[in-house]
Amino acid sequence: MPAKVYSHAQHDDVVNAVGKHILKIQDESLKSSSTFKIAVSGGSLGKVLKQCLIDNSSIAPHIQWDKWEVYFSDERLVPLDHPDSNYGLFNEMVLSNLPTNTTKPKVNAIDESLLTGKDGQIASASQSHDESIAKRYEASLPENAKFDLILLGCGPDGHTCSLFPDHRLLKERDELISAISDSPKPPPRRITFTFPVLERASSIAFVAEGAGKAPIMEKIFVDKSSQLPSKLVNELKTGVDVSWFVDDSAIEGVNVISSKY
Ligand SMILES: O=C(O)[C@H](O)[C@@H](O)[C@H](O)[C@H](O)COP(=O)(O)O
Repeated sequence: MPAKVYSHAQHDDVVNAVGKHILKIQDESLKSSSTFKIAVSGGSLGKVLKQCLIDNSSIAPHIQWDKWEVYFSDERLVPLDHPDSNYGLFNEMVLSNLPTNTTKPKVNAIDESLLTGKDGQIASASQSHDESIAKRYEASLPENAKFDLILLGCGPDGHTCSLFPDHRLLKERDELISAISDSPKPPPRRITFTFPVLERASSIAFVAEGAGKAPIMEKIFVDKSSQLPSKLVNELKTGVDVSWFVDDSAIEGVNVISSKY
């Protein structure tokens, strides 16, 4: 099924659309399961999540935090309170802003005790050590590694999760979570979902805003020969519902059909 693109002129309307989408999938998922399994990413998504799940008064009261199981589609191998940590971002933007009487969601972070030294990026950390962190995270994934919703960003190079253009991990089929030590974007050591996890999801939603995204949106949606990671997500053949939430400037001049959410 082709990826759907939802575009709005204003950032607040994009945020509202993302919130309504999350809520819709939460409610659908909880009809057949006692938990809502969601994975989040880093980048500007942290702020969007705060705005739609905490600050938006028509959405926030309907979020059933006590039923949420939160994972990270990729994580930098740094302590959880490091400025580069995706957990740290989610904690700062969302968890720390939950009203005090809220039962917190179950949040699955990397096993911080496996990070060596004060900073997980220290030189003595090795690929095999990083792989053990990936394996530990893989063991914590939901049954069959099946997510109700995976929220992704798209980098200016078309990367998503920590799956970068032309990287060997695009072809990884055996591991659900892989370690990467040569991320072109710092920090270099990370763990990431692989395509087998993305393929099993019920739904995936990208959030991409700003005029700076237009060139990569052109490559993803118009350039038929492109093999960019985000484009490969759009082309998954496993029935995943893929949506993009963008502002008008991100697709200005791009020949893509969009609608309002
Ligand atoms: O790990 C990273 O390098 C970033 O977190 C990255 O994956 C991010 O999601 C995209 O670059 C989109 O970033 P923006 O949402 O800020 O545009």
